[in-house]
Order: sequence, then C-alpha cells, then structure tokens
Amino acid sequence: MIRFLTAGESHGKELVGILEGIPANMDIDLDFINNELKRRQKGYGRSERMSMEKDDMVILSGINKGKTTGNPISFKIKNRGYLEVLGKINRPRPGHGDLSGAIKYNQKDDVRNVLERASARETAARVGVGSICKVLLKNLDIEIYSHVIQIGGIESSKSIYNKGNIEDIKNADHSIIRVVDSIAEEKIIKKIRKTKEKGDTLGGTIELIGVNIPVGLGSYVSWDRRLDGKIGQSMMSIPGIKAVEIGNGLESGKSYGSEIHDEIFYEKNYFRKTNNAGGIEAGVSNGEDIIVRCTMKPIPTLKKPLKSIDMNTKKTSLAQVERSDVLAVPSASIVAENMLAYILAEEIMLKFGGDSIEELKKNYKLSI
Ligand SMILES: Cc1cc2nc3c(=O)[nH]c(=O)nc-3n(C[C@H](O)[C@H](O)[C@H](O)COP(=O)(O)O)c2cc1C
Ligand SMILES: C=C(O[C@@H]1CC(C(=O)O)=C[C@@H](OP(=O)(O)O)[C@H]1O)C(=O)O
Repeated sequence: MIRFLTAGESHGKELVGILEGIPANMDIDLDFINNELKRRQKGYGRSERMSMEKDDMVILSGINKGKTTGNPISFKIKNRGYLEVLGKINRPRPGHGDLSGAIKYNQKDDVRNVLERASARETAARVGVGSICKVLLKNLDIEIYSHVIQIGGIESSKSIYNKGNIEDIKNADHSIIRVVDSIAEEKIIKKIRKTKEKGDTLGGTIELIGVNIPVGLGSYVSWDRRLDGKIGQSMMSIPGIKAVEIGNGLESGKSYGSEIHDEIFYEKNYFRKTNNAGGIEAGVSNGEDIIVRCTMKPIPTLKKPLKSIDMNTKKTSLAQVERSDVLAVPSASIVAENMLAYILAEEIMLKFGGDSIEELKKNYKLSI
C-alpha cells in the first residue's frame, strides 16, 4: 500500500513529504524529480514568488546511492520565501480559505495561519511525491502527460479525448501554454496581461492522459475503490480545481447511449475505436488511455479586491490584497499529472504488489 503526507506552510522554513510503500531497488534520478518541480513553477501569469523560489528536493531517507530501499521516503523542499515580513490578515478574500478556515480553527484575530497552509505552495511537496510515483510507473512503461486546453474561454489546445493525436501533448511546454496556433497564443497572453492590469484573475481547463494503462485498476465492489472516484478526489484536492471530467463525461449526458458507449472489438486483444469512457468503466480501468479534464476557477486574490468584512469591526470592507498569481493553470496541470501518478501507482501496487521493483515487474509481466 502506498500512502503519503505533506507538511509545511507557504512561508515556513521548508515543505516536507513522506511517501511510504514504494518498492526497493528502484533507480531514482533526482534530475527528473527536480525537473518536475521546475515544470510546476512555470507559466505566464504567475507572481514574483516563482522567480524567488528554486524548488529542488533534498532526500532525507528511503533512498540510498540513488536507489529506493523500501523504507519510507522522506524529503524536504526549501522555501526561499521564508521569513518574509507578513502582516496580519482580517479581511478575508472571497474564494480563498480565509473566512471558513478562521472560523473553523478559531483564528479570527489573524487569518495568516489559515492561508499559510491553504496556499497552493504545498503542491510543490505533492509534485515531489508524484514524481517518485511517476518513476515507478515508468518502470512499467506507463506515462502521464497533460496540456492546457483553455484559459479564460480562449482555446489553447485541442482536446484529445477521443483517440486524438497525443504526440503534441507529449512535448507540451508548460512555460506558457500549449496553443493551437500563434494567434491563439497571442490572444491568451494579451488577455492575461489585460486581466493583470485590471487587477483581476483568470482560470482555465487542463487535460491529462495516462497511456499504457493495464486493465483492472480500481474496482466496482465498493464505492471507495472506484478508480474514477479516486481520481476525482485527487484532482478536486488541488487548490482551485472546481470540476473534474472523465473522458467525454460532460457531453455524455446530452447524448444517446448508442453515441457514447465505446463498442468492443477483438484482434489479438480487446480494443475500442472510441474512448468516450476515458479508459474507465464501472470504476475499473479498461486498458484504454485514461483521460481526465479539470477546470480551475480564477485565482481568488484580486488586486482590485471584492467586498468583504473586516473581521475586527464587522464592517463592510475590501478583501485583503496580497502578492498573487493572476493565473496558475499551467502549474495546476503539472500538479494534476503528479496526483494522477500517485493514484495510479497506488492502484498498481494494490493489484500487482511487490516489495522490490524486481518483484513488481515480475508480477506485472505475469498478469498482463
Ligand atoms: C499552483 C497554484 C497556485 C495558486 N496561486 C494562487 C495565488 O497566488 N493566489 C491565490 O489567491 N490563489 C492561488 N491559488 C488558488 C488557491 O490556493 C485556492 O483557490 C484556495 O486555496 C481556495 O481553495 P479552492 O479554490 O479549492 O476552494 C493557486 C492554486 C494553485 C494550484
Ligand atoms: C508559492 C506558491 O504559490 C503560491 C500560492 C498562493 C495561494 O494562495 O495558493 C499564493 C502565492 O503565494 P505568495 O503569497 O507567497 O505570493 C503563490 O505564489 C507555489 O506555487 O510555490
């Protein structure tokens, strides 16, 4: 069984992660992990904080001479934003965790402790965890890719949900956004710039694809073992993600069954000519690519703030203005890839098992 925990605050000393259940003897390439961390920091529209932070992983345990040992892996990622002068916050930002967190944890005098953890800075540690899971999946030739498909209503890349061409996505550059053409790219950048000038923010939609997925991950036997349910929760756990779609989920409600269900064929193996199900039926992977789309709402911190209440005086006021991203959709895309990697690695270990990578590979080969 794989499980993980993260700890750390946005402006605390460090973020830490503990990941248990990764088999022994797996080669860990730290450059690959640090590149994943770097990919999460890219994206036009992010704040100055991203040029301050240079995320890299310091391994504390569970990896020796570049190989996993089977022991829990722990690591840290330094916060260069540590010790910044941070003022009190008592005018909660609509859309952030400020108000509900202040009431829940009785932090009404200063909301700072709430947003320190609600902040998406924590997702750096999740990418640390997910990138180790990606290495596990790569050992079985399973890969995960993602791209941004729209920002603020402007299409940036074509959805590939139905047997589309994934070659473009494999090389998607999240430094800005993967765009259909340079005109769309120009339009999007202009929109982000204008939005920033107006003191406003944006969201968008991302798409993930998992390839070379074996049949049988997840299960229908109990509600909490369904793979689509697990993926849904992992995606919804990313700050800002407000909708998750598997395959052609949204359109399916407007279609006839004859239009949406993927007919079954056989030629040496079972296969489908369409993939509206996004690779999952009855909570079980069916061997087709896993396709997930997620929509992120606009960033809650607005330079031109919305109405709020001063929690000291209870008078109408304007929400607190903090340094903030205008858009973080490309970064969320990398977080989502890594959360999907975690869920798939967890399911792989549940189904095939193995205390060493050799054992896992042997079990896997025998079963598929
Ligand atoms: C990579 C990333 C960066 C983010 N940056 C900011 C930010 O700079 N300012 C902000 O207000 N929200 C930011 N968010 C979104 C908030 O963290 C999120 O909206 C908030 O925690 C409330 O959670 P919810 O949107 O899931 O309800 C970011 C999210 C992600 C994934
Ligand atoms: C630090 C990160 O994202 C942060 C997420 C975030 C939020 O409210 O979620 C607010 C901003 O932090 P700060 O208040 O320091 O400017 C973002 O920069 C990161 O992604 O590494």
